[in-house]
Amino acid sequence: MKLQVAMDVLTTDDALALAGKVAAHVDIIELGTPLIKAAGLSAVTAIKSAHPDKIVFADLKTMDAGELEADIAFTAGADLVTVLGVAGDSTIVGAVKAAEKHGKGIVVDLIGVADKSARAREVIALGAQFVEMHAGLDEQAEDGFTFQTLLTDGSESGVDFSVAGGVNVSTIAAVQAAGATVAVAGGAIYSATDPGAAAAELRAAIV
Ligand SMILES: O=C([C@H](O)CO)[C@H](O)[C@H](O)COP(=O)(O)O
Repeated sequence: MKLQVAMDVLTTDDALALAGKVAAHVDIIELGTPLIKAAGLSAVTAIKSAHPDKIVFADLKTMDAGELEADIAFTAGADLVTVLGVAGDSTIVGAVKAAEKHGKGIVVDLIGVADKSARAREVIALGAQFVEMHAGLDEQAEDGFTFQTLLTDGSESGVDFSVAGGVNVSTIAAVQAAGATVAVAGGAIYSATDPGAAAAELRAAIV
């Protein structure tokens, strides 16, 4: 299982500083949606230039103009770009077309999708590289949120999936046991006093 850091910081300088501390312990470096909205796709270029050996993940959460948005992110240096699972199939197909042009990949983020395992199978058939079983920051704060649902949906999907939203040292073993190919950790790393040590601890928990 790969480890992905989600960088929900707001400036390119902060992202470069965080990536510098954690890169040695992670496989994938994600620029979170708030970072891309605040700093622009030049932040993607800066991270890829600083860490050319890492998989750089641009969390665009595209909902429309799939081919155009994915194309500009790949051109900026992204290796993986997210499209929302609630988007229409034509948006996902367009993004996959851009990924094929660049020799890169599309990840479909299933945030907000009611039947995540069924939609996962549909979008993989459309050409997505893998899906993200994702509970966003707002959903995690809602009453009744259960992390376990993400793991059950992933296992039942039968396709390659990542898990995002609440991954930490207490939950990462269950993420791996559920069969995830990628564990995504945001706050557990960037909010830690020592983000490098936090990333190393998560890495050590993967068997
Ligand atoms: O993708 C995310 C969110 O939509 C804001 O961009 C988070 O990075 C992702 O949910 C990680 O969450 P935590 O690990 O719980 O911080």
